[in-house]
Amino acid sequence: MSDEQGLGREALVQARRVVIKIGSALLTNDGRGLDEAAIGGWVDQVAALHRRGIDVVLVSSGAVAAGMVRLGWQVRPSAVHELQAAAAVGQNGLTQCYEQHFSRHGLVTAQVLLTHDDLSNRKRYLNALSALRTLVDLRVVPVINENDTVVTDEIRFGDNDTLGALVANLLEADALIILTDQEGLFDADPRHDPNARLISEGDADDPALAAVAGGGGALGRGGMSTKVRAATLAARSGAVTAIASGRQANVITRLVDGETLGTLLRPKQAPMAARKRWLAGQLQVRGRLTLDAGAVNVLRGQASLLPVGVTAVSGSFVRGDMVVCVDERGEPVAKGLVNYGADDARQLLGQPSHQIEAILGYVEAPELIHRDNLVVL
Ligand SMILES: Nc1ncnc2c1ncn2[C@@H]1O[C@H](COP(=O)(O)OP(=O)(O)O)[C@@H](O)[C@H]1O
Ligand SMILES: N[C@@H](CCC(=O)OP(=O)(O)O)C(=O)O
Repeated sequence: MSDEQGLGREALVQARRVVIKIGSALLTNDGRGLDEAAIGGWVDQVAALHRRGIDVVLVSSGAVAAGMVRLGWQVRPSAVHELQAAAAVGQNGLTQCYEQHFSRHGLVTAQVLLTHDDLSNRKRYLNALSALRTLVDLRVVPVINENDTVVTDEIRFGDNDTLGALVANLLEADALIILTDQEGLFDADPRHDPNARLISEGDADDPALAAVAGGGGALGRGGMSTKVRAATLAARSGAVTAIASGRQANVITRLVDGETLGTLLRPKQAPMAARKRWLAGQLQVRGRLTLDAGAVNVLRGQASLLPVGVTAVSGSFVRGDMVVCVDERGEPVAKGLVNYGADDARQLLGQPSHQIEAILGYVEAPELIHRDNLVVL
């Protein structure tokens, strides 16, 4: 497949890493507490994917809605401090519920609460990335939600669709599956228009789709408009997005088996090209590493950059910043997110990785730039 061709449903079949977002409208059965039986059903499907060797990361809403029920509140509050309180109460039940169901399959879960800042601040971005990557490598199922208790208005994601897309970018997932209370994206809001028709497939950044996507119900908030926007964001790193009803039997396993269900929103570019462009376009370059000839060759062979191959460091950068790697003549070779700040990197010049702890007193990672965070130019 060429870089410019869109990816269709086969992208779901081939997916090795999937982010699944489950919305409030669905999880809470229209406000009647957490729908634990339904959660059990999705967990069974996630476990089935896991057994096939697919990495699954869940983004689950429901904390505010579950907390409202526990607190006896009928109406979703608008005051941030009340939303925070409800989320703190509800997140407990949500975590317990997932943990219980996953343990039936012998699977371990991890609760990960993120804020927008965690993904926009470079250092925290890299921290979130390495923690999540480690969890996934350990075959743990991360269950992510927004950290509602500490966020304030201006740093809220505002909806978990966006969070799902940012996590798909972060982990370079192949697919984002958004489960909601409708069969997919319709050409008008089916709650208000009985003649609305399901859109089976489209391009993630087609403005016509954004135009038909409306707002959400009382429990969820983003509606279809944030789902279509999430698909656009996910497409930046090459992920395909499926929007489908979580109430359809075996919806997750059927989607990854390639069945035509829900709405599929394709990225324009094949994943590798999109991911590289996304990473390269992310940030301003904050520093420069000069590599010896051996390190240049290793990088071109898609390996990580170790301190031993670096001969000079310039600029002032912190862990998580983008740096450019140049060869001995100063020609750019690669760009990547660096694991150590400039001062530490200077101390590590030419050193073997097993010396890092003796030199710095700690080890963040054995490599200066991990190959997953590296784009060869
Ligand atoms: N074009 C559309 N197609 C389908 N649903 C739509 C559309 N426009 C708006 N909606 C609304 O979006 C809602 C789903 O979004 P939301 O309530 O935020 O759920 P969730 O909690 O799953 O994110 C649907 O119930 C529907 O009323
Ligand atoms: N973090 C919030 C989720 C916000 C929300 O409702 O999102 P969504 O399900 O996308 O409409 C919660 O757990 O209640």
